[in-house]
Amino acid sequence: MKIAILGHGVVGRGVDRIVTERVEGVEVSRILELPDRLTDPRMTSNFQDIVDDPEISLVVECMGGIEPAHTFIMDALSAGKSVVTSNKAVVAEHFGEFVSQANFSHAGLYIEATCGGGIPWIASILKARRIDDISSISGIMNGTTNYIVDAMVREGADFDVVLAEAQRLGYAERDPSADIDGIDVRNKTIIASSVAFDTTCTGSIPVTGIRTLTKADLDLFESRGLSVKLLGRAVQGDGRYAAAVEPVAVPLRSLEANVPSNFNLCTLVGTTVGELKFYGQGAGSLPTGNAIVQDILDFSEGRVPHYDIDTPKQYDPTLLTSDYVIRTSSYVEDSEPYAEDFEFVGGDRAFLLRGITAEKAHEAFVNVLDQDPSSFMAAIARED
Ligand SMILES: NC(=O)C1=CN([C@@H]2O[C@H](COP(=O)(O)OP(=O)(O)OC[C@H]3O[C@@H](n4cnc5c(N)ncnc54)[C@H](OP(=O)(O)O)[C@@H]3O)[C@@H](O)[C@H]2O)C=CC1
Ligand SMILES: N[C@@H](CC=O)C(=O)O
Repeated sequence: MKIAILGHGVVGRGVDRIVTERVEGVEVSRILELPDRLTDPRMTSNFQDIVDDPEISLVVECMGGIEPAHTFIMDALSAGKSVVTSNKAVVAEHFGEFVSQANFSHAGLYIEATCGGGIPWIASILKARRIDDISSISGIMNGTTNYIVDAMVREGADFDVVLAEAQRLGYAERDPSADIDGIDVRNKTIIASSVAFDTTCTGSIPVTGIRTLTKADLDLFESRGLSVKLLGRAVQGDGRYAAAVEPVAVPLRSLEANVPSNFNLCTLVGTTVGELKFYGQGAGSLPTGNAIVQDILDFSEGRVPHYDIDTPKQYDPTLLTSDYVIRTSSYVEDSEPYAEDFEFVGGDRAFLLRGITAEKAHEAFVNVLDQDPSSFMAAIARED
């Protein structure tokens, strides 16, 4: 079987290596790269060479970005070629369009590598859905930010230094603000919850990242038995759903608090299975390459994933409420003190907002950031 890879970067090279070294019967016959990067005889900078090649039945997109990835995926599907992609940004924005075109063309759309790196997270959601309704999905779904927080907690490392290391290791997005501002987790949360809830989830959800997290914030939460993790969360019930991405203060003894390095931990709750957790490397060349090669093998064995994402469901932010802590030098309306005994450098104080939606918390935090751009906010996880 001949396949093409679009983009020979961190992920594309991982796929090429795994296929070449470990998979018989699959050949990477063409690679799309930019004109100044044609370093291998299989490479072309003309996508038409790939889409017009009748021997290529599967296109693996790992260029990233929205365009031209969106156009290339649509063109490949329209030409009856199946597509595997690791590009969560383009899938989060165009999931419904890709699914319709894939169904129309009798082609397969494979998206395992868009969420959770090497973890079979989408496959597990699809499997759980065969029996159960899924009431929630949540988790640590970004390797870069987990790597940063883990190094800050364990070594007191400086945010910018660890971010640079995550970039060097190939974990971070091309623009790492997508990681630290929560956009990457938003994309993964939209994709995973759309698959879990049988609907096309909206992209307009509250998103707060960890850009302003400091060691003092981590120390404050640790003194109260908590650690901070960037979580994507989505819940549904009675034809409605809500989702949010935000730093969450989780109990130190929880599994989430103990996830190290670039690892992810994804959780679903199903009607009969209850809580299920999936753990593994969430970023990196070979773990992500592995997820893509699993998709390639599914395609070669005739397994085509089926996504039901057409059920109309209403977005209802009241389904997702928490207590929130905001650390700032500014004033937070309708709040109470959280940590009068804790001394922050620069006279910051920590305020508690009780039982509000993620949407309201995000609104309050945006106002606070206007006054003090170094402010930080985290939800406090409910103890089960
Ligand atoms: N890195 C990771 O751990 C993971 C990444 N992903 C996703 O996988 C995708 C790829 O990520 P990653 O490999 O890290 O990114 P890289 O930037 O390392 O690789 C992208 C490659 O695609 C090439 N490229 C970009 N645009 C074009 C184009 N128009 N035509 C031809 N080639 C192009 C780039 O060339 P050039 O460098 O010259 O611009 C580069 O070689 C992204 O969507 C990312 O979100 C998903 C899971 C994990
Ligand atoms: N930048 C992403 C890459 C994988 O999706 C991450 O750090 O998780």
